[in-house]
Amino acid sequence: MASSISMLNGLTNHLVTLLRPASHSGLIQATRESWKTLQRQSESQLRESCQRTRDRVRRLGVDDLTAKVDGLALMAEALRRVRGVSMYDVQLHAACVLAQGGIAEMQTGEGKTFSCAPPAFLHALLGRGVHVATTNAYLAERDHELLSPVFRLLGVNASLLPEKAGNEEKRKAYQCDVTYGTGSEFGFDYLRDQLSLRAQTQQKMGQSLLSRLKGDMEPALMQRGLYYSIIDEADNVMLDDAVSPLVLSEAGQGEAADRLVYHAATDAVNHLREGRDYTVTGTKKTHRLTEEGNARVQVLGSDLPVELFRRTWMEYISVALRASQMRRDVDYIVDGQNKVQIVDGSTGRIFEDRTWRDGLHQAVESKEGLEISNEKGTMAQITRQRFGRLYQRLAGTTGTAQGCEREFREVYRLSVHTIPLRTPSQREIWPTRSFESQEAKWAAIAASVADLHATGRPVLVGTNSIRDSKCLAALFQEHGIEYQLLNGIQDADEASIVAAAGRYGAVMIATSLAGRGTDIKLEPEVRSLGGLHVIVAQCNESSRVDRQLVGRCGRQGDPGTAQSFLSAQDELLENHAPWLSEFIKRHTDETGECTVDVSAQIRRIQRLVERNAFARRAAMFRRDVKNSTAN
Ligand SMILES: Nc1ncnc2c1ncn2[C@@H]1O[C@H](COP(=O)(O)OP(=O)(O)OP(=O)(O)O)[C@@H](O)[C@H]1O
Repeated sequence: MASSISMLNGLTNHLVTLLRPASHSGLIQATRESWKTLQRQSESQLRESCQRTRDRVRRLGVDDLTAKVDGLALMAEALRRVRGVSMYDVQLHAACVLAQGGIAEMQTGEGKTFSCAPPAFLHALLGRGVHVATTNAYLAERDHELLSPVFRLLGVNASLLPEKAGNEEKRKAYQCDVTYGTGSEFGFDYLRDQLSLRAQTQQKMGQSLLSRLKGDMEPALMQRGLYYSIIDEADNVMLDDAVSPLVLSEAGQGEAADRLVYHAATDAVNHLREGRDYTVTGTKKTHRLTEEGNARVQVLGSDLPVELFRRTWMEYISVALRASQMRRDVDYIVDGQNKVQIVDGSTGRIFEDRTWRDGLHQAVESKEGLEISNEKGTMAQITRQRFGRLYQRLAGTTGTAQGCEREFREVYRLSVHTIPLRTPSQREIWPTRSFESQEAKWAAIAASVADLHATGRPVLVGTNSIRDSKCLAALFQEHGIEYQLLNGIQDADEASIVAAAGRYGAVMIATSLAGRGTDIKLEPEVRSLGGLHVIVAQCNESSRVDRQLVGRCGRQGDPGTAQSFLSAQDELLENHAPWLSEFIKRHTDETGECTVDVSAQIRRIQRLVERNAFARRAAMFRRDVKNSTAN
């Protein structure tokens, strides 16, 4: 037994010297050789190899080449034994990039989930805790369930970070070698720990000293520090979500004392007319009251008891105007308990427990005729960019990093490495179809789904709002097409709906919920029919959202097709390119379909919008860094 282990070490050392695996290809080759040796080992020999690698990592660090090669190979072998998968070279390549801290861009469906495991294992050997973050709780739970038995074989424990749990339960999760969770939750727990620390330092020195002398423990923090994090769906977690900071609010109980003022402001805004009383400008839809509008709202607010006001009357008017533009079932929903819940624009998920700030949430409640909740106060906040940079080593993977290289480099100090495709893709992209109106577009989508459905091919239709998903669902019902709906407001189990989406004859309508990270498995007979067909029911502001949705088909060399549908009334065009809307309307046939291919223009508009979004995120990050150094 001992000879096999020392043989492993001897061989790896030799290979490391021979191959000088500074390059990824050298490292992949050395990992493969080490892995071959491990395949001959018994379970107890494997455990001994683990112990040797652990010792080496603790002595020489994770960047020692022999430790790295053996660490990655051990996980590859555990995956083979527990999950029956043999890691491909492209996955080992991604694992090498992640191990040294970088962004591995690996096409959708190429197997990023398994690629994250070897670098997580290698860093876990140091005993300082590894965080594997992803975009939502469903994916975190799925990955934890899939990989924790694999880690266990190698003597490493993995946990799932519970979202609605007490500090003790969370602390236990962080005590494990590897912790799976959502990117946001890791950040919120960091803020919670910062609050505990702040409270601790605010205690009078004498009091603290006395407590220590008495042997009282200081309040324990949940996290063990921020050592190494691998972020799956990195562009979503690190870029899209980074448009808003992580904010920890104190709970506001009961009804707001200034509810009458909110109601009055909603009433006042209902009396205003766009153009006469206010104008709406820019893509961010900023409202500006005209002189006439200003005079009108001043009169409407003059009778209110001044002691009720928490802010000026004009500020109440301003949030009421913004609330009037927010869309139910797009920007928010009203749930079964008559609560306003925010919808995450980029994933279609419902943000439970989150509220808009500065009175906007209350203004939306007033607009919907609901009870006005008490405003929550901000206790701590941090931008996701600054939080990410607090990790000693950060790595990420995604299928859609292209176009974001500069942001990853400048904000997170990470370079993007493109991993080649394992086998040529069989995915076919059909020409984009554009229409003069939403109605014409919906009708064409329904007709296309009906045709494909008749052949038995499964179809996934991705919309970008709950409202659109409901609208399509109603249309499918009219056409007698059986469908599954996945839009975040139904109670059905997400995993089982997704699992059924690749079956013969399945039709699924989903918001961006199913557009990222979800693995749709095909039934064998579906392959010969051409695989899954994906319909992108509008062009999103970010082309990455479209690409992720398209990436649900044609995975792992499977056949698959995808097609985008857009209308002159889509938000992207109305907000950013009204000239293109007009162009489409002028070039339609009798069915309302545009006869000119506008996909190149769409791509250009998306690039422009993405550049503007980057500029906004960069400005927010700079402000946060400035404030944090000033404090
Ligand atoms: N080495 C392998 N051998 C066999 N099957 C594999 C291997 N690696 C991954 N797979 C399978 O390929 C499919 C896609 O994997 P996975 O969901 O990890 O891809 P992904 O790159 O994360 O996709 P996305 O970009 O959509 O998140 C899964 O069904 C997975 O089980």
